Amino acid sequence: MPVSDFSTRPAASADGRTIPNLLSIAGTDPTGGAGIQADLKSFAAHRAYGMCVVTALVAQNTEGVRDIHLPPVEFLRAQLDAVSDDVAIDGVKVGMLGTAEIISTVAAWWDELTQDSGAGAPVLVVDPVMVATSGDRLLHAEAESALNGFLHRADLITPNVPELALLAGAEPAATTEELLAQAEQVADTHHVLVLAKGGHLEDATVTDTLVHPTDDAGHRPSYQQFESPRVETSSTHGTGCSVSAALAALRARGLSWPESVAQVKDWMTSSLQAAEALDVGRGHGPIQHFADLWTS
Ligand SMILES: Nc1ncnc2c1ncn2[C@@H]1O[C@H](COP(=O)(O)OP(=O)(O)OP(=O)(O)O)[C@@H](O)[C@H]1O
Ligand SMILES: Cc1ncc(CO)c(N)n1
Repeated sequence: MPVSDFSTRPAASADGRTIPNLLSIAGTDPTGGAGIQADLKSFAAHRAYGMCVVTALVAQNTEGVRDIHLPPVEFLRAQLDAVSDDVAIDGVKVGMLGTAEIISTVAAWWDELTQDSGAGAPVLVVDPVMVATSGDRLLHAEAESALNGFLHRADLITPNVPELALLAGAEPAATTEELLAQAEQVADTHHVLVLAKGGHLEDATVTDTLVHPTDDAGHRPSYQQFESPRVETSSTHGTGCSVSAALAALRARGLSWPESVAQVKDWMTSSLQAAEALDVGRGHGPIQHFADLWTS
């Protein structure tokens, strides 16, 4: 899909499905707040059928990461093939990849899946997961260049402040202006649409910005900024995972990127506000994915 395409894409219903099939390729969080577990809740909250392929088993909780187990990449490939040999996939969200070997396995599968599909390829949202909220690394440092080589496949990437800095080879941005300069650089390097997330800046308003790469004529479509009030809460574990999965689901349902981001921002605000009703763990707790559904 051309990154400058602001229009709606054909909804999954175009070929008979009213509920799109969404696949998360990511690591696990046994406490349910981040990774695969968050993605499945996020798909469900956005009226999509959720599926998942596990890249890494992560022994983590709301306080931090304890250990990581990586299944052999042959088994990763077997999981990917088991899904795509059987199910028509409308959207994919890629999260934690962990190593260069995992990245090349997912890339080879994706390239085979999409080689003849053109505009009919599934939506691909890549959340370039590198470091958890707790500060623990989720991508080997030596795999950063492999991740850079993967990004051009995406329709949208959703880096947070530290991830964008690593992708741009710069210090973490302290202001929205610095964040946007890094996002422009990354968008142009990989020719990909970037959602630069401002959750880690300290402003009272949290601003996420869609930054387009320059087109062949050297023109960059103007930014689209999405603001929401900062919710005062420590329950921010898995916000990034949940947002990227939600965006993949809404885009697969036929919304444009700006419509998808606007809707997801509103949902995230209510999910953060409703998180205080949960009592999960002693660290950074999860959001409440179903605040708008559980009305009684
Ligand atoms: N305190 C907050 N109040 C309102 N919105 C927030 C807050 N924190 C994050 N968000 C929103 O949540 C989304 C994720 O933002 P953030 O930059 O924190 O991602 P992240 O660091 O990748 O998340 P994760 O905690 O999963 O690593 C963005 O859409 C952001 O605007
Ligand atoms: C598996 C996994 N993916 C992403 C994050 C980032 O929130 C996390 N903590 N764990």
